[in-house]
Amino acid sequence: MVMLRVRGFEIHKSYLSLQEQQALIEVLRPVLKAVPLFSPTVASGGKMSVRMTSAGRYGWYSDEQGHRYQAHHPKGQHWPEIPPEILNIWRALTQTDREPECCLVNYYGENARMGLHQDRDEADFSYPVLSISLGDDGLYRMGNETRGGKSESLWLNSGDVVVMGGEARLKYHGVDRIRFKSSRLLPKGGRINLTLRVVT
Ligand SMILES: O=C(O)CCC(=O)C(=O)O
Ligand SMILES: [Fe+2]
Repeated sequence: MVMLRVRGFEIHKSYLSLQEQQALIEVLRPVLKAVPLFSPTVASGGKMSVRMTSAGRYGWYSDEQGHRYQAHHPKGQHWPEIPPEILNIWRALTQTDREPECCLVNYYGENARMGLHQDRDEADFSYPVLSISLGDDGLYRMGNETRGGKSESLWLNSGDVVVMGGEARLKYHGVDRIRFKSSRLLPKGGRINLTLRVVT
């Protein structure tokens, strides 16, 4: 376990053991059953290649009207609670007085990617964003507070945890591609990223 700091992003390499990674997949099963993954639409009308769902009081959602947090899955059900095993990682790695209100579950299939963006749908940027990588490797790109300029990329592997706080909180970031079937954690392959955020 080693912590790298790149542009203010804290990257905890191999933070979770294989056993802990497997335990997280198990606690995610009932979540995915209750609130199945869906493909959000972006304002321009296209579908995102990443499929997603959420746990917690609020879930991240996007459609032609734009992106925002909402209290319900698109099919109407409330989001399930964030499993305690996931909350424990937030408690261990962030020094904050709040619990996360959203655990976004991103699923990247073979050709999924996430373009460079800032996380700025939350009310208070003094709280960090924490993200957990599970399954296939993902090429993570870290940029600047404004679009453009130089960026640095790094492969995130299963069990890595990134904390985006302080100077990194509003920096552009994205996932250029995944190395499909590079991990055996998910029998059908793919990458899961869990992103924890204080929303209100
Ligand atoms: O998949 C990742 O590692 C990043 C996900 C992300 O940036 C987001 O959901 O806002
Ligand atoms: Fe993000």
